[in-house]
Amino acid sequence: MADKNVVMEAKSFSFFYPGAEAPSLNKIDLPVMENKITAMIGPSGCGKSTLLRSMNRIHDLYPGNTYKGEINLYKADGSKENILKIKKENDFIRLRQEVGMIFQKPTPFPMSIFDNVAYGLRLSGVKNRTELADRVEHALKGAAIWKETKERLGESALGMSGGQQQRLCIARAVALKPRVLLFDEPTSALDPISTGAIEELISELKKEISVVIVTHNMQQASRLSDYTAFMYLGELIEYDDTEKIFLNPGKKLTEDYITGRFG
Ligand SMILES: Nc1ncnc2c1ncn2[C@@H]1O[C@H](COP(=O)(O)OP(=O)(O)OP(=O)(O)O)[C@@H](O)[C@H]1O
Repeated sequence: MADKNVVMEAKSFSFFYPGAEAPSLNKIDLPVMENKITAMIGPSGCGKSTLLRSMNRIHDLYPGNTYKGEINLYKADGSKENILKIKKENDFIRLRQEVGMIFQKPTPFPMSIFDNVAYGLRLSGVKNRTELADRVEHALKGAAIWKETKERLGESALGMSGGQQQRLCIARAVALKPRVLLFDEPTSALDPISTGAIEELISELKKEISVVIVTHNMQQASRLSDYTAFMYLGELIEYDDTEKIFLNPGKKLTEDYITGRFG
């Protein structure tokens, strides 16, 4: 059994896109610590998104990929599930409730603000109207967007600003009470003020949720994360406390990257 502070863990995980000769990820070992923020950094094409997407099997939406190794999700009772073994539709739905994903561009559904958040709840079997309304309110509060939305819950989510839409997407994920939330460059399409609000929100979320974030923004990784993984050409070069990675990296490649010598 893993250390009880580990909530997810990639073990010797390799990933091949169809037709590719070399793996896009080569034997990655990476823990995700509970109630902490783990940042994944590295130059374009090093495999950050592929690894992130593998953590809730989003990559399965594109057929033909192959992979080896394990990605384990540890349960509260200490048991573990290798999520790479999941095959049944219901288990995928459960996995994506437990391990949610926020994308670079906000992806609100073309429906009301309320229904955006209620969508996943209904899918997971919540039918009672009072319970739905309570959980939608709680999630919108949790994503720090309740004040802006409480008078307009019936309006289309598409009328919101980009930053508001991103917080709505976070509320939609939070409503399902995930254990892990995966963020794929969640602020790269946002202005600095919205970016600050999302960063603050992510810091708050870690009280209840473990977070993995892919970012190209070195300041964001150093401000926000507790642990940082530096990847290069499909390899995990270095993983450590964020402070160590940024102040005293163990590998020259890491140092060259964070000091902007390549990237
Ligand atoms: N659908 C795909 N089919 C084939 N190869 C792919 C596919 N998606 C990504 N790759 C390749 O896999 C490798 C890793 O890509 P990935 O998108 O995970 O990197 P990344 O570090 O997230 O990059 P970026 O920072 O630019 O988003 C790259 O060599 C890329 O060209």
